[in-house]
Amino acid sequence: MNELAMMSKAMIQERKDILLSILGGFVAGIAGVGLFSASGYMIAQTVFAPPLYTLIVLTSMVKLLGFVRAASRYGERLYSHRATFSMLSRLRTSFFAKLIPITPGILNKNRSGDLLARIVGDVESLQNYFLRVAYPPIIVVMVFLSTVLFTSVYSLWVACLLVLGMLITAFVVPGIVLLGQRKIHGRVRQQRALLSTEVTEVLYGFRDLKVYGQLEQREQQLQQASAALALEQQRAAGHLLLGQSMHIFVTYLVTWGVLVVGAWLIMDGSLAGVYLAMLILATQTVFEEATAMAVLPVYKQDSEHAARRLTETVQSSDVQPAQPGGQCATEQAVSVQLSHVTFQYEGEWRAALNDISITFPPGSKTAIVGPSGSGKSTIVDLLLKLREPTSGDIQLNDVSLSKLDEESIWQTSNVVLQQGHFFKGTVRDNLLLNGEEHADEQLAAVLNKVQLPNMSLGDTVYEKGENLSDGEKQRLALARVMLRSGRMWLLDEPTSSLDYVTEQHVLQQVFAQSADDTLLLICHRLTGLEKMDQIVVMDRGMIVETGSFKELMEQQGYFYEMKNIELQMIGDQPSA
Ligand SMILES: Nc1ncnc2c1ncn2[C@@H]1O[C@H](COP(=O)(O)OP(=O)(O)OP(=O)(O)O)[C@@H](O)[C@H]1O
Repeated sequence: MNELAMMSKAMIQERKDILLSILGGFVAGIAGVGLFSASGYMIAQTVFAPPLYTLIVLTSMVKLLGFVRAASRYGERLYSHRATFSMLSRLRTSFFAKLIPITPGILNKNRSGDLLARIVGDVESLQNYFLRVAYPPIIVVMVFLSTVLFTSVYSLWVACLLVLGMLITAFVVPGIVLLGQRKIHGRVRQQRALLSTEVTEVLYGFRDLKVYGQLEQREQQLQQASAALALEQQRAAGHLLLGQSMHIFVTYLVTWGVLVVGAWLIMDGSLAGVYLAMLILATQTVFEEATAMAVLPVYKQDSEHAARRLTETVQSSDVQPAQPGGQCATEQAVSVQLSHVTFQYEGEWRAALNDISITFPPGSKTAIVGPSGSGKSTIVDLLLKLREPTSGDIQLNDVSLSKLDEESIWQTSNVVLQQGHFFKGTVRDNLLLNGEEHADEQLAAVLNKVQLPNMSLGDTVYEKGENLSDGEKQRLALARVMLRSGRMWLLDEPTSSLDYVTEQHVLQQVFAQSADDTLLLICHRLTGLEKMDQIVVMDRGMIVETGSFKELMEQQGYFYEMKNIELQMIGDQPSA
C-alpha cells in the first residue's frame, strides 16, 4: 500500500531492533510450544512410573523452557516497543517537517479539530501497523513451520491437520473479519475527528455561542458526537472480539481433530499413546501464538486509513513545500518588487490580487490603504512566502522569492500580523519568541517604548493572550518585533485597537528604529501618513493609486475621497 511507504521506510531504519524482536518472538513461540509439549509428555510418562531421573530431566526441561519463554517474550516486547516508539518519533518529525511549510494551505481546507485528530490520533494509530500487522505474521509462520516439522516426526496426519487449521486461521478467519471490517471501515476515526472538531469549535467560540444563545445546542451536538464515537468504538471492539472468538473456535476444533486422529492412530498402532497429550498441547499452544492473525486485518485497514489521512493532509495544499534556496541579504535594507502578481485563493472564484505591480525601494516607508477585503494582508502573506502567487513574480533585492530560502526571508522580516498569536507563559516568554538573547533591561526598555510600562516580564499570559486587551496584545506584538533585527518591516494593522495618542507615540518609536529599513504599514486610519514616502491605495485586489500623501491629495482621487470621509467622520473640516 502506497500510503504505508513512510512506515516501511521508518521500519528499515529500525531494522536491528526489528530483527531482535522477531528473534525474541520466535524463541518465545518455540519455547512455548516446547514447554507445553514437554508438560504433556511428562504427565503421560508419569502413568508408566518412569525412573526418577526421567522425571527430573523433564521437570528441569519444563522449568528451563518456562524461563526461556518469559525472557525471550520480554526481549520481544522490549525491542518491538523500542522500535515502534523510535518509528513514531521519526514519523512525527517527518510529518511536522512536511506540515509546517504548507500550514496556510492546510488551514484553508481542514478544520483545526480535524487536523488535531490527524496529528495526534492518526500518527499514533500507525504504531499498530508494526506491532500488530508487519512482524507478528513472520513469527507465527516461523513457529508454526517448526511445530509442523516437530509433529510430523510423530504423525503426518496430525501435521496435515495443523496445516489445514493454520490455513483457516491465516486466510478464512481474517477474510470473514475483513468483510465485516469494510462496513465499519474508518468510522471510528471519522467520528473521533468529528468530536475533536466539535470540541475545538465550542472551546474557541464559547463566548459567541453563549451570547448568541447557541451554547446549549452546540453542547447537544457535542454529546451526540461523543455518543456516536462511543457507539462506533463499541462496534469496532465487538468486531475485534468476533475475530478472536472465531480464532479460539478454530483452535479448539483443530485440537479436537488432533485428539480424534491421535486416538485413531493409537488404536491403529501407528502412534504411541504417550505422545497424544504432547501433540494436543503443542497444537493448542501454536494456535494461541497465532491469535494475532485474526485481528491483523482490522489493524491493517486501520493503519492504512490513518496513513492515507496523513498523506492527504500533507498533499492537499496549494503551497508547495519549500525547496532550499538562496539567502536574502540581511546587511542591507531590502528592496521589494512585485511584477504582475495575481493571487487566487483555492476554491475562490475571484482573485484576491489582480495583476499587481509595485516597487518598494530599499529604506522606503510605504503605507497600504484600502477598504476591507481589498487584498492588503494577502500581499504580506505572499512576501513572507506563506503563499505562492498564482502568476507573476516577487523579488527581494532583485532575487525572485521562488529562489529564496523562506527561513532567510523570515529572518530578515519584522512582522506583525493582524492576529498575532500569544502563547501560554510569561510576558518574557512571549517577547523572546524569536530565540534571540536579550537582557531583562532590554526587554523592559522595549515594553516602555510601546507604552506598556506597567507590564512586568514575569506577568502571566494566557493561551491566545486571553487575559490581555486587544490594544495590549498589539503593543506586545510590536515590542516583540522591535527586539528583532530584520531589515524589512511588515506591519499589518499593528495599532488598529490603540487610541490616537498611544498609536502616534508607538509608531514614532517604530519609525525611529526602522529609519534605515524598508517598511510596509497596512492601515485603515489615514492619519499620520504625511511622513510616508509612498501610499498605495488598493481596491478589490487592484492598485488604484500610488504616490506621496501630498501627490494623492492633489490628485483628488480615491485617497482624497477616503481622507475627506475620514475627516467628516471625526468631525473635522473636509479638505478643500
Ligand atoms: N484564507 C482565505 N481563503 C479564501 N479567501 C480568502 C482567504 N483570506 C482572505 N481571503 C479573501 O481574499 C480577499 C483579500 O483578503 P485580505 O485579507 O488580503 O484583505 P484585506 O485588504 O487585508 O482586508 P482587511 O482590511 O479586512 O484585513 C478577501 O476577499 C477575502 O475574502
